[in-house]
Amino acid sequence: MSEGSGSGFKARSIAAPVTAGDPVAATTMQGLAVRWRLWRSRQIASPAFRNLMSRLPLTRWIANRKANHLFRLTTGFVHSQILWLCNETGLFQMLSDKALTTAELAVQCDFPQDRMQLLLEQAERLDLVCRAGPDLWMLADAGAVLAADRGLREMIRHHDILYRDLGDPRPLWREAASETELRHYWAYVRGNRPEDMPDVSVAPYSALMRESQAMLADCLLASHDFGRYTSLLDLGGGEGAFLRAVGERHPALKLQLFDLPAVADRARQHLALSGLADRSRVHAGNFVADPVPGDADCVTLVRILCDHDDDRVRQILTNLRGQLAPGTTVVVAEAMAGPTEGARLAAVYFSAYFRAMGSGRCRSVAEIRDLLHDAGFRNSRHEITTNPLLATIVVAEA
Ligand SMILES: CC(C)=CCC/C(C)=C/CC/C(C)=C/C=C/C(C)=C/C=C/C=C(C)/C=C/C=C(C)/C=C/C=C(C)/C=C/CC(C)(C)O
Ligand SMILES: C[S@@+](CC[C@H](N)C(=O)[O-])C[C@H]1O[C@@H](n2cnc3c(N)ncnc32)[C@H](O)[C@@H]1O
Repeated sequence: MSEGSGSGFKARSIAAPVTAGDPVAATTMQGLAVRWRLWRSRQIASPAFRNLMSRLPLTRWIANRKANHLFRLTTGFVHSQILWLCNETGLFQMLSDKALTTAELAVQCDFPQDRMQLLLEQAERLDLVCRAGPDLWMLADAGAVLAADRGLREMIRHHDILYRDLGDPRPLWREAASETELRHYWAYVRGNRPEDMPDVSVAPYSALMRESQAMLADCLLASHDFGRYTSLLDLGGGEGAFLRAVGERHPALKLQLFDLPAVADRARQHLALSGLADRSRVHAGNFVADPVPGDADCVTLVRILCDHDDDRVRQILTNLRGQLAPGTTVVVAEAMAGPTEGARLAAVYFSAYFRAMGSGRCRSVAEIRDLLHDAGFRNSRHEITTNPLLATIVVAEA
């Protein structure tokens, strides 16, 4: 039973005070907007009003839509867990390019058949799989994307760390920094001398970044013409997955990468395996303080600034600006807060993620541009990508 449930609905006056002290003048547009929202909230808070809205055929769909929205928020963690479990069983790969029965899937997933049926029914309700017959399962659109993208599957699997850190979110949001698993996973956010980190601390995050780069690189290459440059430096380029993608798309582009020594070693190996050793130069160092090569006409920072607090971002950008020839283009690409649905979803997710990581922020385009201007970059502008969920681009000149 809801609080304050009453038998009959009586609309309350819109002229009720805005707040106890009424600080917002009723005559301003803002005052009117606040009064309207307060009045609206008071009606919705009334169970009698909600019952009325649910009974009237013309408003029932709105009431149900609002209820479904709240239910989805309340129970979304169960959806994520079903997705996580389907991913862990290997269901999406099993169904890629074929239809299978419940019994066949139960054997392959090592599940009792009735439990397999139960899981498949929930996966169907969540639009991950669909039925090709009474007992024949295939991938729905989201399942097909997951079957094709190893990076997405790895990211879902990586969420087991995030779930453990989010077990009690209160210290994450209240305190400056908490001891979390993610803070250890992203080892460079802890150390004063990240350049001394051994391979064992960079290997897990570097592999995740390599795997999850495919969809992001496709999005960035579709959104920004890197063919206009002659030489590109990927700062914090990880194992070179983005460099490889951009190099394959633009065969004339000279390639450089800068990352911490242990990561740079891994980049050399991966670029050599991709046949790009002769076309690329890999530099090792700390991008906060060490000299960064200044001879490229484009420098990319893909998923770099978001990892760091504002002071550290200023250090990175100021150090970079000091090395670059005037006119060098800097391309910042990462998830940014913004008005599109994708950018809003990304901002909510990354805001929690960075709290657990103990460093960084999902910034708006305006915040990124301000940081670039503070460091001496000019003529900044933003470019909307094909998928704002994954990244927005801000371009500026040294
Ligand atoms: C074929 C016929 C007849 C009809 C087709 C109908 C049609 C048009 C269907 C549309 C099909 C389509 C184009 C689907 C596209 C789907 C896409 C692009 C889905 C993309 C999903 C992306 C997701 C879910 C991304 C998730 C990303 C996450 C969770 C990223 C996490 C990143 C982290 C933790 C990064 C860490 C690095 C750090 C620390 C932030 O720096
Ligand atoms: C989130 S990852 C992004 C990797 C890659 N750009 C991508 O999008 O896949 C951040 C990268 O920055 C590198 N990094 C962090 N701190 C650094 C520092 N102080 N100097 C150089 N590289 C650093 C990390 O080693 C890692 O490869």
